[in-house]
Amino acid sequence: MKKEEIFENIKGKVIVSCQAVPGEPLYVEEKSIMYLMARAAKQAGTPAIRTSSIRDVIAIKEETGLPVIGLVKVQYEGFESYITPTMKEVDDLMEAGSDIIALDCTNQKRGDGKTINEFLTEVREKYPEAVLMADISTYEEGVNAWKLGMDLVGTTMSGYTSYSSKLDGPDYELVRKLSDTIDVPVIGEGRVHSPEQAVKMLEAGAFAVVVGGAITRPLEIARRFIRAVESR
Ligand SMILES: CC(=O)N[C@H](C=O)[C@@H](O)[C@H](O)[C@H](O)COP(=O)(O)O
Repeated sequence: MKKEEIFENIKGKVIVSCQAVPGEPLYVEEKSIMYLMARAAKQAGTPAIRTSSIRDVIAIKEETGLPVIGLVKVQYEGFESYITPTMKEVDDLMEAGSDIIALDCTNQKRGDGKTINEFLTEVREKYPEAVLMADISTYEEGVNAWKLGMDLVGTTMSGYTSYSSKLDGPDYELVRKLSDTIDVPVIGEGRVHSPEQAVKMLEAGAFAVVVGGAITRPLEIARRFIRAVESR
């Protein structure tokens, strides 16, 4: 699907993130089962799915036919960034047919000696037509990613780098500041746990909202209920 068409489809909507990495209850070694989560999300009306790993990108595209925001989570030695950190993951995602590729655009340490700007420039040169989503943790990183030609900027990493603010809920302020400054879609992502918070993200200026754990991570959901009851 073309970039403009995807943007039109996701505008003002909730994109469901369906992810399970090794160690999580819904990660099954033998085969991807996340396509079932994506099936539910599609039936509920989501216009796109965000997912991690090549096998889930393939399985979810096959199941839903929806555009997919793909990423690969991998932790290399010397790297703090773990979302699509090197060209290898970008290559694999391109080959798998990922409609949008999400990649870490933070200033965290990269073990290959490259700056984030060098890496993003290389990716853009190699794939001029790719639709790239920058996962950032601060306003400065978002503006930088936009200047480097990223097509969408998501607040994914806010709260997950050592230097970004640690909030319990969504980072509305970051969405507000970024959407006031940059002219590409700002995706409100991270710790959106209720429908009301999703609405607030859009009101803060988000072009679309990504909701993950609150829909597709049963351990996280169950824990929230159990802790609330236990701390009465
Ligand atoms: C920080 C990081 O690694 N975030 C990942 C990025 O893809 C996912 O684990 C999150 O589920 C996703 O960002 C959606 O956020 P939430 O699950 O809070 O709705």
